[in-house]
Amino acid sequence: EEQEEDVLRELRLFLTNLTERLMLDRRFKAFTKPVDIEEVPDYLMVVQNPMDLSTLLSNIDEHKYVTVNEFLSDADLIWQNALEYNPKRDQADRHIRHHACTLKDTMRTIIRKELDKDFQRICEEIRESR
Ligand SMILES: Cc1noc(C)c1-c1cc(NS(=O)(=O)c2ccccc2)cc(C(=O)O)c1
Repeated sequence: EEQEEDVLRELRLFLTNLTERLMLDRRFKAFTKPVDIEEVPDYLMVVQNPMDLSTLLSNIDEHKYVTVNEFLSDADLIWQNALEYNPKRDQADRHIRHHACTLKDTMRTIIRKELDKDFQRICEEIRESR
């Protein structure tokens, strides 16, 4: 009902603000758009579920996420894919793995500090009721 739509609207605003802040961080530039398959031809042979920050924004606008955990399932793909595709000990792989780990920590820290636990519970109850 209307109250539920108010809650989900607030969740979309929080997730949009979080994602846009990550997109502005130059450490996460490589994660802002889908990996370019013309530049990285073997990418889809290694990574089954590509994800990036711009796709997260589109998913939010399409009302894909009813809970923070559903958002995190997709958002975690970004850094998990980067660790999987860039495992070598060389500087280039270490560089992108470091940014991937920073992305993971930054997302979770912002959520823990800025999202009310009771609000998250209300979103989960809406998901369970549908
Ligand atoms: C993400 C990701 N996962 O594996 C890799 C590898 C990356 C990744 C993706 C991008 N962006 S891109 O796919 O459009 C591109 C790749 C190669 C040349 C020019 C552009 C950039 C970088 C980077 O290190 O700058 C790394």
